[in-house]
Amino acid sequence: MLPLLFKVLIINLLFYVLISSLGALRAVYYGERRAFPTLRHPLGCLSVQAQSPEVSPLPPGPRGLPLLGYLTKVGPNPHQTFYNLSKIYGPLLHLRFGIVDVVVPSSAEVAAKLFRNDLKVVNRPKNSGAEHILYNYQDIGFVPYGPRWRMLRKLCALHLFSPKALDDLQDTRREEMDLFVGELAGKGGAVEVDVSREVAKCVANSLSRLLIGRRVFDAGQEKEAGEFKWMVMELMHLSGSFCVADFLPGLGWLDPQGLISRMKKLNRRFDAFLNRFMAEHREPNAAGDNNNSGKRDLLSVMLEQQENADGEGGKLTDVDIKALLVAMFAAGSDSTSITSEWALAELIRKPEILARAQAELDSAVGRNRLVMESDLSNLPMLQDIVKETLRLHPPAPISVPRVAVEDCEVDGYLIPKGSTILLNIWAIGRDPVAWPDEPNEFRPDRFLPGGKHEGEDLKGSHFGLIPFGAGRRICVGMNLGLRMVTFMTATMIHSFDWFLPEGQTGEDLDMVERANGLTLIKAVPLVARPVPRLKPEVYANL
Ligand code: HEM
Repeated sequence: MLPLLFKVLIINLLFYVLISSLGALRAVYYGERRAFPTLRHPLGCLSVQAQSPEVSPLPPGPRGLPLLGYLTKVGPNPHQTFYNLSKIYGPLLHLRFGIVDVVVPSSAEVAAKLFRNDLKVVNRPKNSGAEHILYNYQDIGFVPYGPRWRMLRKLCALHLFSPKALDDLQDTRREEMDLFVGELAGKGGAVEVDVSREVAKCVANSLSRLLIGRRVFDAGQEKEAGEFKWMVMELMHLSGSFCVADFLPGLGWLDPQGLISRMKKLNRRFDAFLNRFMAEHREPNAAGDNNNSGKRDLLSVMLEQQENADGEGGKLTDVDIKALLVAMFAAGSDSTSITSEWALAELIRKPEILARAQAELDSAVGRNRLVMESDLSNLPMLQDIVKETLRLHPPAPISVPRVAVEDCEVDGYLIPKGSTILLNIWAIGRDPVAWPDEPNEFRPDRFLPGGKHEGEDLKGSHFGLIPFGAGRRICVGMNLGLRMVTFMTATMIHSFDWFLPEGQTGEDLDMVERANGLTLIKAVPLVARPVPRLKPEVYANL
């Protein structure tokens, strides 16, 4: 194995030396700065700086190792590594990962300038995850911008995320929330629970009922639930891992990290899982909505659309549908549950803010019933709490990558065609220029009327606050994600008071974060004891 790896590395090395030397000579000959990807010698010792005065320079950044560039130095928390580098090199960073140029915007101002070029950075880069897990880039998140992407986006926007679609399926989420509250209340205020596990279960079931019409964590189906849990965890881990083969072509078949074989295995498991549900949905008199109180799920809608969708976006194949569903599970489950857990953890650490939020709920909802989605618009403080949580703990700390489809200039620097763009959402939320008052503190009041950030929303036009991204490819599930996070947070603090384990105080609650693939989780899951605070009869029939 080792000699083989060695040979491949040598062949790669010779290949890059040859190609880059030719590129460098060409660049010198023509005075061409734009041939950048081939301009710098991979060994880092023969760089040719053939700059023509009229073309912008690359953004600054550290050089990294020969051949590998900065790839080996990213570490387990790339958002923090990039943040630290941005303090040295500035808010637009250039790194080299193998043969790929990587550009990292880290401030609100630079993000605003980047999104002025949205059409030039509207696609996603090639990567092993989208190839092997997402059916060769067939899903909505990785399909290239164009008629097919528009068709998929329209389909989701209309049938899953429009205000009407959200309202139509709110009973489904209500039922799942009732189960969640009932289960916690059943512990009689005496038992500590792993909040991340309970919330994740509720969110995954709500989402899976919207997508495929059934729960994925169901009592009596432990084997299936275990399988699904494994798939989602593996999906989250693999979809955000830096796969060396993406940056050093030629290594793909060697799969030195073992990631590609795991991706293929995951795809096989997901495929079997989804084939089963598609077959069930296709059965005559199938109740694709079997636990959806008569409401249709996304899978049923898409199977129906298979007959109709033949516009400029083309036909919807079975593979398109499966890719879309996997993408929705990947993008929608952890992002929502993790944010709700962070919100509760922040509130437990700040009891005075928690008390005010509970008072707002008591006054708008009372203590005789559970909070409902229709109450959320009457809870401005709660909405500010969610915004502040998403600012400090964006579940996707580095946004889903984009690729420059042509050269573009941002802030006086060149982003060369083919560069991967990793927007550091986490750093932007702490940008001291955009957030001059205690940027690292959890202070929802900053959004209050009359405050500096009054009226700033999450829709992608206030560039200091872009946890859902921005531009044409802004998160398509934003409305659902926001609703689920707000509803879950409201329910947790309205239905229960929360107590930390004996001897632990809010101040010493461990808030360390850890990147888990694309998402940012609480390294130590929140464990707390929920004590019912509403009238006992509210919990009686749950
Ligand atoms: C708190 C919750 C969520 C956050 C913070 C979040 C964040 C993001 C971000 C940062 C992007 C990349 C946007 C860009 O490139 O500019 C994205 C894309 C996406 N998200 Fe979300 N997301 C959330 C919930 C959801 C939910 C609930 C779903 C669906 C069920 C979803 C589905 C998607 C999809 C399909 C894309 C790709 C869109 C495209 O490429 O056109 N997300 N999300």
